[in-house]
Formats: sequence, C-alpha cells, structure tokens
Amino acid sequence: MKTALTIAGSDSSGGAGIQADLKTFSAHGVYGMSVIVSITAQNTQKVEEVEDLSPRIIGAQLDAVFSDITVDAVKIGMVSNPEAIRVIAEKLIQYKPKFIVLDPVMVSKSGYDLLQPEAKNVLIEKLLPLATIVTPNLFEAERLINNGEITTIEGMKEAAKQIYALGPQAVLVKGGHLEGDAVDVFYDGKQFETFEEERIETKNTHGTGCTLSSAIASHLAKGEALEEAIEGAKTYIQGAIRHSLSIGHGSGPTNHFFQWFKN
Ligand SMILES: Nc1ncnc2c1ncn2[C@@H]1O[C@H](COP(=O)(O)OP(=O)(O)O)[C@@H](O)[C@H]1O
Ligand SMILES: Cc1ncc(COP(=O)(O)O)c(N)n1
Repeated sequence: MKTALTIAGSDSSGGAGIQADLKTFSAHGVYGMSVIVSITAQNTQKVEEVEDLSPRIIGAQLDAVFSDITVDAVKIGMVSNPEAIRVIAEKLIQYKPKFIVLDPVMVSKSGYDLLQPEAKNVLIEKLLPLATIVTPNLFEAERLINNGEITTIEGMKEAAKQIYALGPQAVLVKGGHLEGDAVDVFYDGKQFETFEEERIETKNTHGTGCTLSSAIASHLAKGEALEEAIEGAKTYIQGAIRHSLSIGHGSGPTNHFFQWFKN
C-alpha cells in the first residue's frame, strides 16, 4: 500500500487539519500517517485556542516515521511558528521524500491566525523551495508576494508566476474565494493550466484547502503525474463539497466518504 504523511495542526472538530488529511488519505486508499505540529481547540464556528508542540517532539515524530517507513508523499499544512518550520525543513532535507505538497495555511476561515506573522518569511525561505507544489488560496497568495489584491484569473496567473520564482517546482493558486466558478490556476514555470469546477452554493467549506492538498498528495503517492493528480483532487473536492455535512452551527466539513455515504 502507498503511504502519505501529513505534517499539520489538529482540528478538534475533525473538519480541517490532520483529521481532514487522514480522512482524505483513507478515502484514496492510501495509508495515512501524521506529525502533529500544533493542537487547536476549534469547531465549525471558531478557533478558541492554539497550543504548539515543541520543536523537539515535532522532530522526534518525523524521525520516528522516516527512520522506519517509506513515505510516498508528504503534505504540509498548519506549521504555526518559526521554530517548527525550521525543524520540519531540516528533517525534510535529511529524509528527502519524493513529493511535498505545501498548503501554506495562514488564517482559518473563521479568521484566526494559524501562522504567526513572524513565521511567514521563514516559511517562504525554508519550505517553499522544498515543495513539489504549493497551494495558496487567494489571501495566502497575496501575502506570499505582497503585491496587492488578487481579483481576477489574470491576477491569479501573475501571482502564480511570482510565487513560482520563490522556489517551488509548481504552484496552484486556488480560486475558491473568487466570484463565479471555482477556478484554480496551475503554473510550473513552463505553462499555465486552469482547473475548473462549478461553484457549489454552501456554507460548509471548512477544511476544503486541507482536503484538496491531501488529495493531491494521495494521487502523487499513487504515482500519478502532477497535473493528473490535481485533476483527480479537483474532482474529489467537488464531490466532497457537493455532499458536505451540516454538522455544527457554523461552516460544516467536507464529506470524504461521499462515494458511499451521500448527505
Ligand atoms: N463553493 C465551492 N464550490 C466548488 N469548489 C470550491 C468552493 N469553494 C472552494 N472550492 C474549491 O476548493 C478548493 C479549496 O479552495 P479554497 O477554498 O480557495 O482554499 P482554502 O480552503 O485554503 O481557503 C479549491 O479547489 C477551490 O476551487
Ligand atoms: C488545524 C487547522 N489547519 C488548517 C485549517 C484551515 O482550514 P480552513 O481554511 O477551512 O479553516 C484549520 N482551520 N485548522
């Protein structure tokens, strides 16, 4: 069986973070593993509190996994602070996994800072150059390049180009927060490609970015080429949002098992 590892934060409500990632891996028939960076007390309405784990235990988790198990793909989500980022980068350079999908999580949909402001430049310097692909949403893309608001597909293309220049092998700027259809823009230094799906009208989009990046990692773990992996992940997130779950009183989670249990 192919394997994937998520390095991210825990979401107590199970809709985003580590929990979304593991569900996504399972739904793809990939064996999931996790290195927890931070614990959030969170639900569908808000993030109440965040507690980061020490860089030491983050490093120890990475050593435990990589020293024993072949990791076919890594997904990185919430990394929270500069010290955590430094140890993650150091271990990834040491163990050299073949694929790294970096979701540069910055702020939760409910508006809580999941990346300390002073950690942004460390993420850019240490993690972006290691990424097979980086998957910012519009807000994160704006913050990565500090070049104003992105409001059009053309703007997303320009941002993708500038983020590519920061060192990842490819970029997928996600258009979930734009108006109209859900259009994501891919750039790999050679060409642009757009991945488009019809926008689904729902408030239940908690964890969509986590789900998409883990789905890409799952497809890469199974040996698919990058664009094929994005295509598969985009089809998956569309189903997971279409059948998303009205759980809780706020923004409900995506449905990872919609193939079997439709809402
Ligand atoms: N309402 C929606 N209908 C269809 N696809 C969506 C919707 N909202 C987001 N998506 C898709 O879900 C994925 C996650 O996007 P986005 O919401 O922009 O990221 P994030 O969760 O990081 O903010 C992207 O592929 C985006 O196009
Ligand atoms: C632990 C953790 N990781 C990531 C997200 C982002 O997900 P969203 O953008 O849907 O709030 C989150 N809310 N919590």
